[in-house]
Amino acid sequence: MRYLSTRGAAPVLDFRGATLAGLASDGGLYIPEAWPTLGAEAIADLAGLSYAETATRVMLPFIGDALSEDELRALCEQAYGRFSHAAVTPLVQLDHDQWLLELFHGPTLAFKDVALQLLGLLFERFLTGTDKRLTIVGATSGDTGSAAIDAVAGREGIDIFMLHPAGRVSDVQRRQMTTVLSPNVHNIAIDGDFDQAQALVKTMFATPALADRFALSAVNSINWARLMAQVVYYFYAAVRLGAPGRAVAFSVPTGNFGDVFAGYVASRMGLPVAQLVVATNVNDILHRALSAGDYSKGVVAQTATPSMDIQVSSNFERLLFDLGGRDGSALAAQMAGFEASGAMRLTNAQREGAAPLFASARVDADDMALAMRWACEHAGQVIDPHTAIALSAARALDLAADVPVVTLATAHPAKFRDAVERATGMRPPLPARIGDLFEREERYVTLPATLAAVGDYVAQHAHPSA
Ligand SMILES: Cc1ncc(COP(=O)(O)O)c(C=O)c1O
Ligand SMILES: N[C@@H](CCOP(=O)(O)O)C(=O)O
Repeated sequence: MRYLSTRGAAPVLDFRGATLAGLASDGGLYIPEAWPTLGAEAIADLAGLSYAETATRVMLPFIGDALSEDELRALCEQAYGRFSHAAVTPLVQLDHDQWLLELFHGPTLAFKDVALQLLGLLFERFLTGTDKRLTIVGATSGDTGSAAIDAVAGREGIDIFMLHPAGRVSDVQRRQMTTVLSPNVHNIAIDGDFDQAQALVKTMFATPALADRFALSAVNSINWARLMAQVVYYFYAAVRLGAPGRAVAFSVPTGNFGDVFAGYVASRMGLPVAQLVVATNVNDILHRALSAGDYSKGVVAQTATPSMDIQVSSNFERLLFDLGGRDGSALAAQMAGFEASGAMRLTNAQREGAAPLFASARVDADDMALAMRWACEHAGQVIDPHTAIALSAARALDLAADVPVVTLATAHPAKFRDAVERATGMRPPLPARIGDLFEREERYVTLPATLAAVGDYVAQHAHPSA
């Protein structure tokens, strides 16, 4: 399998190359040259398989000769062996057509673990036997940071620099990152919002003083391997609900458009997906883009769903590329226009391509709280605020009666105890895994959101690659 940049000007890479590179050198994102497909028989054969075996079969076509099937299987077994639920991503029924897909049983209690536990192992595997050292630079609005740090803390040959917006993540989220004291982990709180953190990360890749000296890589969903691993749970859930014989809809709390793009990939691979609902909070750029073609930035509003307080959604670029005829130079021009003005219109091809599969919804704080209460009162489920955004959108859908609707439950409610308590009156206890989180020592630095400050810090603390 070969990987192309969405902006058309970076070298074409294999899976190993795309994983280690993270971001393409022309500023674009790597995407497979063509979508592999699983026929109805191959999808039916996934029924009853373990999560690790499902993952092996769904991801194998993307790997090329970077790993053998047995090597991939061994990595999946190791990655998913750290989840606290035997099903890894269990389904919970809420009422006759509404389901939750619980993606938070990994070590840091959010869906990011599903991909990052594997990505940490892939990095280790691809570095073994080389004298290459990776310098990971990442941006987080709360959950990617802790999952990535857990996945690479203490690993040989890797330094990680994780930027989070100061004061804009929950206390649990911050402490899950800043209490990991391994020498290869560097937490940076920036004086700014997530969009600024993400822009700084992308700028570092384009800064020769950093990119020529260090082997930079990414753990955000700009790294293709992240998305590939997230495709698996769409298959896993849909097969349990009757695929390939029955189509399933998914409602996805959305910020950087990684999780829902993985659902799009599953559909391109042949999974019968009835609808993908892009559920946003009041930072609704994606809702405006999908419903009216208007992709224009506003100011990031702080909400009770901090992980979705994002205006510039990295992975939307992959969708625009795929729907817009896969024309790298046209997309590069479209993105350059957006970067210069903060706004762009989707083309007709992009809008018409998205319309049959995607629906979108903007969910405000009141409807989020209502969904949390409904889940509690109606189904005995305490859900986190991000999940509630998607559940609210899912319940408003008007689909054929026999189509199950799966809401992706992206985080454990204990990560957002204050918001859960405000909405439901219940304060979720910290799970045993992080029971002593508030007694642990924290370590991080606070820096201005400038390339000069953050780039210097990285240059001083990272180890150059051989
Ligand atoms: C709990 C939670 N829900 C939803 C999202 C949004 O997912 P995505 O950025 O893949 O759209 C995030 C952040 O990524 C998150 O941490
Ligand atoms: N919500 C995310 C933001 C980064 O998203 P990613 O999926 O691109 O890593 C977070 O929790 O950090």
